Amino acid sequence: MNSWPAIIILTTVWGLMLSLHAARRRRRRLPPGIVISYSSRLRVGCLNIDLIGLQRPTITPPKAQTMPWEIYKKWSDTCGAQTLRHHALSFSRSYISALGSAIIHLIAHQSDVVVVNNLEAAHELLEIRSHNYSSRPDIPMMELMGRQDNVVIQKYGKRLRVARQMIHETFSGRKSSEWLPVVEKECSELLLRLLDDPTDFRRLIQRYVGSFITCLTYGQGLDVDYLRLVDQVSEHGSQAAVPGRWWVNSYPILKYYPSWAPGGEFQRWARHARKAFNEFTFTPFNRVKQELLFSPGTVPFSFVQKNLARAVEEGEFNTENVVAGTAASLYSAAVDTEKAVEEIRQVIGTERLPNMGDSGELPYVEALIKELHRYHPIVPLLTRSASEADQYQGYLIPKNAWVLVNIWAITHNEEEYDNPTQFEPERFIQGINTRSSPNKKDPRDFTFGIGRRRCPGSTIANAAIYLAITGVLASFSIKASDTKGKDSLEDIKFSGSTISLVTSCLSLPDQLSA
Ligand code: HEM
Repeated sequence: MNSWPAIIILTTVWGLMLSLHAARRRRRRLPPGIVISYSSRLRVGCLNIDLIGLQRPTITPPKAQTMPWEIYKKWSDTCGAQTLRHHALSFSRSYISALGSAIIHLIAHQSDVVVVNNLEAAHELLEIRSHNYSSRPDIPMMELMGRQDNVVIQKYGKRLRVARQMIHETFSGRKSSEWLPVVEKECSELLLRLLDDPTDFRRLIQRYVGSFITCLTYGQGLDVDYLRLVDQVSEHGSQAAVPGRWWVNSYPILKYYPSWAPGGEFQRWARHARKAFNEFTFTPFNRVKQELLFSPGTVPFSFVQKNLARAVEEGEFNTENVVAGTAASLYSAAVDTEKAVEEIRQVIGTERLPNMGDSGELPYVEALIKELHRYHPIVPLLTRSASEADQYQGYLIPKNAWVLVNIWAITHNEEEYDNPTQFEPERFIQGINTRSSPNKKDPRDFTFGIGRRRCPGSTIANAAIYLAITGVLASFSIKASDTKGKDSLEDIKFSGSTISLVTSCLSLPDQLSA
């Protein structure tokens, strides 16, 4: 049988498909990037990345673990298109369309991911075009756990605006006479507890943050049962956010998968987490509600007291669950981030604090705090989603793309901060070294976020950090452990999660001494 007609038809169809595909690519003009598929390991230049979880890359060499934000910066500016193209070619669905760029594009787990690597692009998208970049991506597991109303992960809309307004009105700098005494009191407690047992400083600092945030939210500190619940709920939150861990996050249809069917364990786990989360949200909330009903004049200041009383006064009873949900968001939003700052502070403090203590100059404290935020932003990647398809510098940002703003790349931009990998508070003090300038951008302008979703707790966070640092400096000297040798910033390890904490450091001080 003559097979030529079949071959000609096949070749024509194949050719047509290829040119259609190429035309689609050209039309889309996505930013430079690569397509990432499941279960693959990809080599890009020196990077050897485990792609099952974008957040868990490894690198060989150097020996240290490289974080995703570092890799994205490298993709954007160090590894040129040549390197990317070379490796991308061996990868069937990969492509690259232009030289290094402020924004790069990846496809991971079937989703478009656009990473924004410089301040100019971040400013343009998150501030000037904030109407399109103020939402967050869907995380179906959070919904299964009943956390869809958490302020941090909520889509942009009326409910979120009401919640942010409540936080802002309660905790703005203007209202500091209401909330500052609570933080000051908790800080004095911290110093007293540290005097009692300086060796336990890490747990005590965590307790400081947990305690002042619970007092500010519900008017009462942590009790043992609630502390246990808080630990449980935090752990569930971290588990839910592990990238690539839950199929339901990549295939939302699985939300409807029955819990009794094979593979339905995730539904049972989510149900258990939901129960703990409801208890965490409503136990303290209902207590304040009861107090307001039975003895309204005596209830101490708190976020719930203030906003619930106002809702009742104004007859807006349907805002009650916004108050409850927003209150529950404050703990997780505040504690993890603050804990990280404190941990970093302790680590860095083994090198720097004795100098500071000697000088006792407040501009140095200010510079130290700026440098802590710059050296390792606690939220290295802001997570947003594009509500509609958009164009940036001729590139398409697809609708619903995850938009990750690489804050770490911004705080490590060599043009703004010389030697960005060095910890140098002096860079923010004029005259201390030749490269310093008081005009260097304050990293807190972006480490607390950019645009409409910027952290509403930044005023409190800054006050709490400042009080704790100056309080500890004034009362203690911090020394590195003799046995562990010289301090080295290279020893510090950070976690690769959304909120990046210090995970280990060989040269952590053994203790504080009064
Ligand atoms: C050093 C401490 C802190 C840092 C570095 C920090 C940083 C951040 C960042 C980067 C975001 C995301 C912003 C964005 O997407 O643009 C955020 C959101 C948020 N933070 Fe903070 N935060 C800190 C402490 C606090 C505290 C103490 C509170 C509560 C009193 C708080 C409450 C929140 C809330 C509710 C959100 C969600 C806002 C939204 O999505 O609209 N944070 N924070």
